[in-house]
Amino acid sequence: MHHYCSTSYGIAASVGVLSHVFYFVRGEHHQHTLQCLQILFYGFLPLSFILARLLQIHYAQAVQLGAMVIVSYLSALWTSMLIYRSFFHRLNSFPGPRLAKLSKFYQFFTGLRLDAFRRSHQAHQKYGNFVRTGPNELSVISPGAPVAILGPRSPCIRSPWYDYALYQSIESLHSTRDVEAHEARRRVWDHGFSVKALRDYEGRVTNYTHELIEKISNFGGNTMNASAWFNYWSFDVMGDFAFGKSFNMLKTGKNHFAIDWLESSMFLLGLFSPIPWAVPVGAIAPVVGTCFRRFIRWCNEQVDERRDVKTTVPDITSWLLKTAQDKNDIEATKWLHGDSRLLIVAGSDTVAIVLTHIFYYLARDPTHVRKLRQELDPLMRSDEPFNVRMVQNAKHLNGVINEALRLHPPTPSGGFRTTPPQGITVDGVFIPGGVNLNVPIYALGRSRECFVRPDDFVPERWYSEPELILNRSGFAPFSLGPYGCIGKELAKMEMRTVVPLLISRFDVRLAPGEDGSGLLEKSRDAFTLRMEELRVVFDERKRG
Ligand code: HEM
Repeated sequence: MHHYCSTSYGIAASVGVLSHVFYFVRGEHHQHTLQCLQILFYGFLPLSFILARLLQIHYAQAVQLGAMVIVSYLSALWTSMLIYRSFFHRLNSFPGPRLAKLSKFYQFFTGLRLDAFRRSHQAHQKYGNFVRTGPNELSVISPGAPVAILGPRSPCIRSPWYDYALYQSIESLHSTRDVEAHEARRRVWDHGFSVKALRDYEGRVTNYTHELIEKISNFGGNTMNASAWFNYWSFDVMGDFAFGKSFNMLKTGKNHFAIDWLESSMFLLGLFSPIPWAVPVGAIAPVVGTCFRRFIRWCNEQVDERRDVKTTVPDITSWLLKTAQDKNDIEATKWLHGDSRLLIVAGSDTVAIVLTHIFYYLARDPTHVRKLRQELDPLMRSDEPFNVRMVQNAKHLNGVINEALRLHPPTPSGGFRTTPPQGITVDGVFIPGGVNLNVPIYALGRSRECFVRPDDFVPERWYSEPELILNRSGFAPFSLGPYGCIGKELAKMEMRTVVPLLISRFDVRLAPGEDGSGLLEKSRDAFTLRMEELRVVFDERKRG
């Protein structure tokens, strides 16, 4: 080897170590992936050219040398990272899978089956309440975690995970990491979820539920896929709230094409969740990012059309539109576009997921249906049209809803935050500053420190058997604090409408050969749960 080769490799390796120590180890860099790749790609030829001139060597030799210089740089950078993460990292005292502390690729590759929430539950059962899930990441389910990490006074901020939308040049209430921008936008949304606004929405929800009942009745006691039909119902409702028109999925009995795009893009979000720095690459990739881009474009068109329609009964978008009257206001339009898309994503399958799981438990054990009817029949008077206020305090109904939410939260892995520079203490354990935290809602809801018989469906624990709840903070399906679910009351209203109306009309049972294992064991985690089918039979209720 020529002496200039070893000198060049040595310099490159030193730069690799220095760039780790003084640059990569500090702050956030996930947004700079494309720039880094561009520097390597476009810098290669100029580097070779400079080497050729500087060392007076042939151009072909210089290209070879340039490639090796880059390899030396990257090798040294990664070696430095691995040594630091193995021996010197501030989180080394936290337990967790050995490879997880070295690289987030561990989480990425073990998560290819999109079962992150099940794996995190198993990890917590093995390692305890605090688990190191990445080089700079902890998963925490100790009872104090929801309040300390997510709660109203928590100093934690949204983690880099939320930058998923940045690369598509969209921004929404859910994606913004700017605390003040979020606060201001949340005030705009709040109007659409006031008690008065929710009253205005009740009629719509009931009408779509009657349409669902008609469709179920048309099955005439034959097997139907509950996951699909609750999805059709919830997307139709939310299409109406967001764009002033239904997706007509109940009518057609199949997914709207835009929802197929959404589903595909959600899988990608699930896949790339562990490595936010790869999202910019996925977003520009021709096939990978296409579905997301199409879905965004389609939503933008819908909301632009909706802008020109005057509605007499307000929907949620009509509140968002109040701040975006002027079509030339680019900033306001950007928020309107992002938020109308968010409405569909956040408000649809979340509710469908809970309804599907509720009906799984009702179909599996008819004693729950009997109990619900004992409670609800006297409240739902046949001489008056259904009104959700008739049933909103029904204890068993609310217990059934809570129990489905606890055992099967629609965002099972959700809750991603970063600690403030001074760090935080959770249940006596100090977590340093700048650490990414995850409070996995699924694992939390099944924590033995919070619930007795944590894996059992026991609606009574929410009213007549409170001793089965050891610590209520384990129940956080809607998250909490400033970024908690704004649609919580709407979601509850929807569930309190669908469950009573359906069980007062139908008996429900699992279809022959169905045991729910597909839904419970194979549904995938793509931030919201992607449900497998649940085959059930609804028979007209036999009275008397
Ligand atoms: C059972 C149903 C639902 C559950 C379990 C649920 C759960 C959640 C959770 C856990 C979050 C926080 C996500 C995070 O930390 O990143 C969230 C946020 C949000 N949810 Fe829901 N949700 C439900 C239904 C709805 C509905 C019906 C709507 C609206 C129509 C809605 C709108 C939103 C919005 C806009 C946010 C973002 C709030 C913010 O960033 O300030 N959700 N939801």
